[in-house]
Amino acid sequence: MSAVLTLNAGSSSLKFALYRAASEPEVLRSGQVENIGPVARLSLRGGAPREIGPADHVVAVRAIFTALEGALKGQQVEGVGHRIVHGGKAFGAPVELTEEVLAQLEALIPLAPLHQPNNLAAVRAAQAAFPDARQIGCFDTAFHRGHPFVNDAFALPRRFYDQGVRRYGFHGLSYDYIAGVLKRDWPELAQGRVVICHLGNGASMCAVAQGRSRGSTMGFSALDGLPMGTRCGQLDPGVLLYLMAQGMTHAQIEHMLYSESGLMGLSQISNDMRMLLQSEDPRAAEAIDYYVFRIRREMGAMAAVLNGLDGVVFTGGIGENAAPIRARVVEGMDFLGLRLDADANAASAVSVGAGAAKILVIKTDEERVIARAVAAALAA
Ligand SMILES: Nc1ncnc2c1ncn2[C@@H]1O[C@H](COP(=O)(O)OP(=O)(O)O)[C@@H](O)[C@H]1O
Ligand SMILES: CC(=O)OP(=O)(O)O
Ligand SMILES: [Mg+2]
Repeated sequence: MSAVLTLNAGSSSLKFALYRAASEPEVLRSGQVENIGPVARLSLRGGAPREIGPADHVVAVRAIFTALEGALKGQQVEGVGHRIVHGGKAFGAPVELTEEVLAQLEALIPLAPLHQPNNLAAVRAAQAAFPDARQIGCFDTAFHRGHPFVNDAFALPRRFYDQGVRRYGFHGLSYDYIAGVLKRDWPELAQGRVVICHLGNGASMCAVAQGRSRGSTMGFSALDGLPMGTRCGQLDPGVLLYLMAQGMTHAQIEHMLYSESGLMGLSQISNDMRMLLQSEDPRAAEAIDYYVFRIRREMGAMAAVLNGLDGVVFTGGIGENAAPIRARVVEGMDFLGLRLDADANAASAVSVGAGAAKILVIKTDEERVIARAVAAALAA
């Protein structure tokens, strides 16, 4: 049987899925290693998580391959699909990961230090484990290709734009998946103006019109826009100048912005929204207030980019599961046609709106977008 494996290496997790190859691939087995670090946990879908001890992304991939041994019996893995966070200027569509391409992607590591090295480590591990399979890269940045200049540019001297210092936008595999669900299940809305809120450990929002990205809160790196689990989100560049003048090194600033900021930085308790929602510490409440405030602010900006709003979609771990956050984000947004059906929201129904604009909760599936791309490459 011809099979496709997908690997989605995030900042602290590695999601995987094994599919029977077909134009609409069928899942055979899926799961994830989460909490990558001193006490990583592996779980297969439908099973309980089990600790696998200290693990970086390479150890995590090996644990996944071991866990899949049974499921792989009788399967011929013909293609492995990888989430690659940064495709830079060069890559706007899935690509075969040749040595030349991998060298180009390695050069982008400084632009996504929390993701790109893990993505590429997964590629190397998959090449070793499945030497006969084709390795296909799918980019988070690809969905945002085709933004108008004003959305891509920073107002810096022109040469930087030409060098690739641009607003790329990320979480494109997730937005691509959601756009596909809208096209299938909400065709009228898919033709309209939608803001998709991808609220996971990383978080961004995307303004979509007629299925195409017109703007995103994330920019050049995965730091910009919304505050995240441990990342700062939008920041005045003057703050960086100040920190440099104080003598902080590049490495110290990078670590602080990527790993010590966001919900973790503001609360000093956790990067996990579940913990913050349960906490009675006023700093947890303030971190949540800030998180909600920034999403609301960007909602207005995205609606302006789209000249109005026909719907909002919540997705990602927080967007899919945290009903109180969804409620606070749309509270008082009647002026955008957003009104919540409180019962539907509490039940995390798919459609939770009661106003002129739709409010939907849709579980994302980045792996499926990758698997479709691999199946298409195999069929071509
Ligand atoms: N029931 C819940 N309530 C609030 N937050 C949740 C809930 N379930 C998951 N989350 C949040 O979702 C985050 C993970 O989102 P996910 O999209 O899986 O992350 P990743 O960016 O690693 O793919 C967790 O950090 C947690 O804060
Ligand atoms: C780009 C990004 O932030 O990804 P993740 O949400 O997986 O950390
Ligand atoms: Mg993610």
